[in-house]
Amino acid sequence: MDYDVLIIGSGPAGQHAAWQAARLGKRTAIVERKPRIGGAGLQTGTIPSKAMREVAYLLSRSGGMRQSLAPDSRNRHGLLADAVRRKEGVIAQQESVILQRLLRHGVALIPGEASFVDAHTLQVADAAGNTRRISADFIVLASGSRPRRPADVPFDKKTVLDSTSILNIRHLPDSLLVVGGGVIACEYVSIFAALGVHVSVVDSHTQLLEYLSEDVVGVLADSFLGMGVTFHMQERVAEIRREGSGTVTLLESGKQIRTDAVLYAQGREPNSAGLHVDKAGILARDGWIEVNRHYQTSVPHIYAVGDLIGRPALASTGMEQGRAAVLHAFGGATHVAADNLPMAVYTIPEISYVGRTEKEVQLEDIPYVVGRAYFKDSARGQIIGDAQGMLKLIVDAHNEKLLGVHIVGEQASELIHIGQLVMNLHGSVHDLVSNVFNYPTLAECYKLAALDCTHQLEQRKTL
Ligand SMILES: Cc1cc2nc3c(=O)[nH]c(=O)nc-3n(C[C@H](O)[C@H](O)[C@H](O)COP(=O)(O)OP(=O)(O)OC[C@H]3O[C@@H](n4cnc5c(N)ncnc54)[C@H](O)[C@@H]3O)c2cc1C
Ligand SMILES: NC(=O)c1ccc[n+]([C@@H]2O[C@H](COP(=O)([O-])OP(=O)(O)OC[C@H]3O[C@@H](n4cnc5c(N)ncnc54)[C@H](O)[C@@H]3O)[C@@H](O)[C@H]2O)c1
Repeated sequence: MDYDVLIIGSGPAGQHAAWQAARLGKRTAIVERKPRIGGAGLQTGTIPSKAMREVAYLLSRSGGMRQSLAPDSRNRHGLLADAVRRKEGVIAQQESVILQRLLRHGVALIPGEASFVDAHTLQVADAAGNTRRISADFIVLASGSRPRRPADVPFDKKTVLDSTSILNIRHLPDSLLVVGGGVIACEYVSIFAALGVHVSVVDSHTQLLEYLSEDVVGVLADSFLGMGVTFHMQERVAEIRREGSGTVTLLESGKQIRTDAVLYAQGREPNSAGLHVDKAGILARDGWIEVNRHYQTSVPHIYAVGDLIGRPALASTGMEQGRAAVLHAFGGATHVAADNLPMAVYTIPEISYVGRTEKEVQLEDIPYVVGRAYFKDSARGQIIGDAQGMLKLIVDAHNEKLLGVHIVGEQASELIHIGQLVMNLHGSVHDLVSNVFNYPTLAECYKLAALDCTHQLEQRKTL
C-alpha cells in the first residue's frame, strides 16, 4: 500500500484526520481537487463569512449602520472592499498555518480529484489531465458539501448568488433578497444589513432559525428590524428571474420583490458524486454517506466525516469526527465522543446554544425551570452597551442539572463554553451560583440566571 491512510478533502475534517494520523506516526496523504487547501471551512464558508462579519460588526458597534451609511454609497463600497481585504488576509494567514502544520508533520498533499477504483485504491486526476492510482490501508472521506443550487434558479455569480459566489462580489448591491431563514441566511442578512444594504428575507417558516427558542430569535429579529430588514415569513418562492440589471422574485402568494441581487441559501448538497463510492461498495442516501458511531462506512476500513455525513455539518464537529475516525482506525487512545455539542450563529448579535430547547424538554415531559439574566442588568453589559443580550438556563427541576443554555448577545459564542463544560462535567445550577466570576463580566450573567433558577426551585419545594 502507498499510505497507511489516504484522506479525501482538505477541509477542517480532512485536516484534523491527517494531523491526528501523522501524530500517530502513520504514512498520511490528503488529496485535494481545488488549487487552495482548506475547503468550505477556510475558502468559502466559515472563515470568509466570519472575517467579513467582523467588518460589519465593528461598523454596527461604532453606531454607524444605516443612519450614517445609507446615504453615502461611496462609503459603503469602501466598506465592502475592507471586508474583502480582511477576508483575503485571514484566509492567506490561516492557509499558511494549516500548510505548515501538515507539512511539519510529514503529511503529503496530493493535488487532484479522487475517485474510487476499488475499496483500497483511488484514482487521482489533476488539473493538467494526469492520472495516478494511490492505495491505502485506511481511507477517510472528507469531501464536504456545496450550496444546494436547484436547476430552476438562474445563478449567475453576479445577481443571483449562493453562499460561495457572494464572497466574490465586488460591488455592494443597494438591495438584496435573502431566500432562506437558516444559519447561512441569517449570517449574511446581518453582514449586508450592517453594511447599509436594504435586505429582505423570504422564508417558509413562522420564525427565522425555526429550531431555536422564540425569545432568543426574537432578539435577533428585533435587531434585524432595527437595521431596516424586511421579512416575508411563511412565504415560498415560486420563481426567481434576472431582469435588466437586477432580479425579480415571485412568491407563491403572488407578491413580487424587485432587488438588485438575490442570495439563495436553502441548504447544502454532499460532494460525493465524483467519488464513485459504489465502486467501493459504500452505502449512501441521496449522496450523504452513511456511517456508524465510529464514522465507519458500510466498508469498515473506509471512514467518512464532516459535512459529507450530514448534520450537524459544522467545522467544529467535522474536526473532531476526523480525529475520532483516525483514532478508531488505528486502535489508538479510545475516543470519547463529546456530549453537548455547541452551536454558534455569528449574526449581529450572536446566538449560541448547547443542549435542549424548552420545546424539546416539554416533548420529553421533563419538569424544568428557566432562569434568565439580561445583559443590561449586568455592569459589563451596561459598559459595552448591549441592551438586548440575554442568557437563559434551562434546568431539570428534579436533579437541578442544566438541560440547556441559550445566549443571544455580545460574545455569545465564547460564553457558551462555560455552560457546556458545566453540562459535560455533570455540574448543577448550584455550581454556577457558588462560582466566583470576574467582575464586571458578561460571564457573571451565568450566576444571575442560576440565582433566578434556584429561587424558582426553592419556590417549587415549598408548594
Ligand atoms: C457560509 C458558511 C458559514 C459557515 N460558518 C461556520 C461556522 O461559523 N462555524 C462552523 O463550525 N461551521 C461553519 N460552517 C460549516 C463549515 O464550513 C463546514 O461544516 C466545514 O467546512 C465542513 O468541513 P469538511 O472538511 O467536511 O468539508 P469542506 O470544508 O467542504 O472541505 C471538503 C474539501 O474536499 C475537497 N473535495 C471534494 N471532493 C473531492 C474529491 N473527489 N477529490 C479531492 N478533493 C475533493 C473540496 O474541494 C474541499 O476542499 C459554515 C459553512 C458555510 C457555507
Ligand atoms: N455559524 C455556523 O456554525 C454556521 C454558519 C453557516 C453555516 N453553517 C452550516 O452550514 C450548513 C448549511 O447552512 P444552511 O443555512 O444552508 O442550513 P440550515 O439548515 O440552517 O438552513 C437551511 C434553510 O433552507 C431550508 N431548506 C433546506 N433544504 C431545503 C429544500 N430542499 N427546499 C426548501 N427549503 C430548504 C431549510 O428549511 C432552512 O430554512 C448548516 O449545516 C450549518 O450548520 C454553520
